[in-house]
Amino acid sequence: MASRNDVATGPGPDTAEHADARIEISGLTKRFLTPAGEVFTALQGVSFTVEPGRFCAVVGPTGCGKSTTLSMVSGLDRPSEGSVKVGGREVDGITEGVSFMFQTDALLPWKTVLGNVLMGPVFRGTPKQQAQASARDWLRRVGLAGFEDRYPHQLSGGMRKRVAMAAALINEPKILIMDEPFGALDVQTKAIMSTELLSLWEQIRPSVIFITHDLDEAVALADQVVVMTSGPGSVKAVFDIDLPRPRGSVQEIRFQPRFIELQHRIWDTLREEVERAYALTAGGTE
Ligand SMILES: Nc1ncnc2c1ncn2[C@@H]1O[C@H](COP(=O)(O)OP(=O)(O)OP(=O)(O)O)[C@@H](O)[C@H]1O
Repeated sequence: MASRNDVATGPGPDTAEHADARIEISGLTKRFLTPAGEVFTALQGVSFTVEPGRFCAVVGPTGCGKSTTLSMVSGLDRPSEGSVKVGGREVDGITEGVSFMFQTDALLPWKTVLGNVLMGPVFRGTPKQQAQASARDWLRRVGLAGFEDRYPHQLSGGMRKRVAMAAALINEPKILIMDEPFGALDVQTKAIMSTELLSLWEQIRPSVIFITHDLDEAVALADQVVVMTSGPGSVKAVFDIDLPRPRGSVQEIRFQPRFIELQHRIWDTLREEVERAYALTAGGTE
């Protein structure tokens, strides 16, 4: 059986071997009880599928339920109705083979860079020496060779993201869940990190769900962009992004005529929802 490093580089290697990385979200509805005891519907009937090895970006107005959707894909929370299936099996707890990256760094401040990156393999029972070699290799891949002994507070924001990326990818996850991972970075660092993410993703090809508020970032990275409605969140449209891969520099893709065309089409769909959400939170009427 091929290792995950042998995965083909074309989009969506949809073979039986990779079927365990298919994410099927069907009729997902989530209700919360507010502190006042009222039922609040955050998500209503969300359905979309991420085929194995595909990169799916989710965009939508603030508060539409993007993070809530992710918490159910990862098994951290349970749906009120509907289901999430990974590889055909309903998610009912923390899912094996899933790695995460969030806007805030999930690095342990008391561990070195190397210590942070090798935690995943050690946790999964890899012998320490092997885990260290693998962590050093991943730190080299993310451009941090020579920084193994630093602590997170001694790194820049971009470098901490690189450590987080190495820590997420060293596990060679079948699914990578990312919630605005580069949201706190300056524009230039964000573009560099996005390009690096794409090139690393192309080596491992996990199925990705990537939440962002940045539509340019969504189009530049993804094979499909899911547009959500304002709350309660549902799927308004799914766009296929047919820009060729490998995409190369995220900065340069933005000048391609096809990129601009797709960006405009998706923004036409998204704008109405963003305006509606803004009107609601600003106390206006629909
Ligand atoms: N545990 C909870 N209890 C009550 N309401 C919640 C809870 N978690 C989330 N919500 C509500 O559900 C809605 C969706 O929240 P969520 O964080 O998923 O949105 P989002 O699209 O990720 O937002 P943003 O883009 O601002 O990060 C919000 O109105 C939020 O207040």
